[in-house]
Amino acid sequence: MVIDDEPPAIPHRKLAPGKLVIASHNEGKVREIRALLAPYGIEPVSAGSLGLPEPEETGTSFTANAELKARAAADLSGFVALADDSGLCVDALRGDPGIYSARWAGEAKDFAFAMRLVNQHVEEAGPDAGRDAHFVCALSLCWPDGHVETFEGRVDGTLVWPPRGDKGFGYDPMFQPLGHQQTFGEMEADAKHGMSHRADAFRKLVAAVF
Ligand SMILES: O=P(O)(O)OP(=O)(O)OP(=O)(O)OC[C@H]1O[C@@H](n2cnc3c(O)ncnc32)[C@H](O)[C@@H]1O
Ligand SMILES: [Mg+2]
Repeated sequence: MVIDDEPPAIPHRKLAPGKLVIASHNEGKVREIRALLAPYGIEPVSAGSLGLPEPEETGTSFTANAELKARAAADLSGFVALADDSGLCVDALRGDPGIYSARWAGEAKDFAFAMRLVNQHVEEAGPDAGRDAHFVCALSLCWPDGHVETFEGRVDGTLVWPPRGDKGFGYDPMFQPLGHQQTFGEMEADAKHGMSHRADAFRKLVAAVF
């Protein structure tokens, strides 16, 4: 008898065509997620257009926050929901702003201010601390029955100062991905989608559920 030590594979839930709620209130993210979903024949609707509230992000990890946002939107809408929790992690700041990336921009969502704050802290950390950083993105899909699947992506890069470019959103103008001369703020959307943390997570999601 052959004994198979491999645990049985857990069958992944396949995503059927139909409505899907993008559980984000960030216009920039919603735009990028729509573009990533475009080839797959599903109808994305945003949480904002359904009037869904923004849940409080009480998790202590990207995954926990993505799952909490997806769960809230699936519960309230009755559709499959896709949430994104993401952020900029700076080595010199031991991973900050990380899951607090949105909060560093304050109530006014002022990312010019948030970028200055990040740069100021990096300069205070001194030249030896370096300017390495990465973006992380956790994408969670939640079905109305509560089943959740989460996928994490990452892109490594360097922080530049002053910020460059007015494309993208958030911290894009100060983030230059490794091996490239342009910041995410200077790149066309398609170029960012070829290498971003969000695209990396999305590739894993596609492999599992499409
Ligand atoms: O929670 P939702 O409603 O999705 O929207 P949010 O803006 O609050 O999103 P997060 O809680 O995930 O916070 C992540 C922040 O990190 C920043 N961020 C994430 N992905 C980014 C990207 O691709 N480019 C630039 N900044 C990004 C951006 O400023 C976000 O506000
Ligand atoms: Mg948020």
